Amino acid sequence: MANAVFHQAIWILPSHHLQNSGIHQEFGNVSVKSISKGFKFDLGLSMSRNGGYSSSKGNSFAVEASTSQNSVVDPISAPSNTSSNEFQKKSSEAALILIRHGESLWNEKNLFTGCVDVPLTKKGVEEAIEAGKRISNIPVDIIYTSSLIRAKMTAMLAMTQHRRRKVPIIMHNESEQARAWSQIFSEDTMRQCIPVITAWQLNERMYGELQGLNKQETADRFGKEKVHEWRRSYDIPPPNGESLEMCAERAVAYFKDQIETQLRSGKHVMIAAHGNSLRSIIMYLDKLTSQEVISLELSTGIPMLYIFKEGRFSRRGSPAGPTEAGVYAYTRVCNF
Ligand SMILES: O=C(O)[C@@H](CO)OP(=O)(O)O
Repeated sequence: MANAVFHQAIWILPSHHLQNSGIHQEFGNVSVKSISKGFKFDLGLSMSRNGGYSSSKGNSFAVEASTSQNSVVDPISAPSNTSSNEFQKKSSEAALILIRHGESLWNEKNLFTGCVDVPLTKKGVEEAIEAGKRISNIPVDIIYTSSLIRAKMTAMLAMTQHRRRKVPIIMHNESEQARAWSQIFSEDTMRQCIPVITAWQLNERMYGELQGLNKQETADRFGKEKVHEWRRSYDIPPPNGESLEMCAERAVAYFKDQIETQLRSGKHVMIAAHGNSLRSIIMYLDKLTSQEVISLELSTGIPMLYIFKEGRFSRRGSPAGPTEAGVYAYTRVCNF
């Protein structure tokens, strides 16, 4: 398994894969349908009209940002009839793009970051834009990010490169007022939007008392092996922080509850998150063991593509960039 993980991460011909997977056929088919009390995106998200909190002309995406918040959305509803082979075809296959955020100011300084909310460097901004070029032809119906600015910046910057030119809009479901005040009053405009759901469950693992410390100095002080154990082992937490296992308990649970549900209904999903929250999700997707995940490293700003089909995930690796044949999404090296 480990060999497969590390040696098949090249994705050379995205359009070819998309054609083979049928994903290309879905591109551009997002539609909005009127329903009795509002508008419903084809991607299964309810856009509540009026919603009880605002003027009669207001529309808003009503999307649950996390399992623990109140309202959200209409769960994705299964088709009520066999109406369409169209739907069945659609629901049988979906694209899942994972992107670790671009380089942050603390990546640059080699500091443990965890849940500290640090922005991207200029290089990180460029990485995010380059990631966007790699995925510009892959359909995206809905975007999930962590609640941290480096992941949000990465998602937004990547989407500036997307061929469809849709506008990613962050959903504000933290209160009724936030929801009401962020309503959109044009169906046409809504058709040109992609909902972005932020979820703390996708945040970087909480690094405890290592947050803000220099990685090299920490290795010098506590020993390289000990620090490597804290950084990469599955079940050993750093002092007062989360182990990868603890991080998986919320990140993978959120993925299964919220994101997999979207994929099952045929929606194409992008996730912008972090080295360790994504390692835990990839461990689930690729069925890695707790030994294998130790060697799993993700580069900043490199997107990875999975196809979800008939309940199974298959990894396509990293879509090729415009100026090269392919790129490794994973590396073997844990840098200090
Ligand atoms: O500092 C962090 O939060 C993470 C990711 O940047 O570090 P590590 O490489 O140890 O997972």
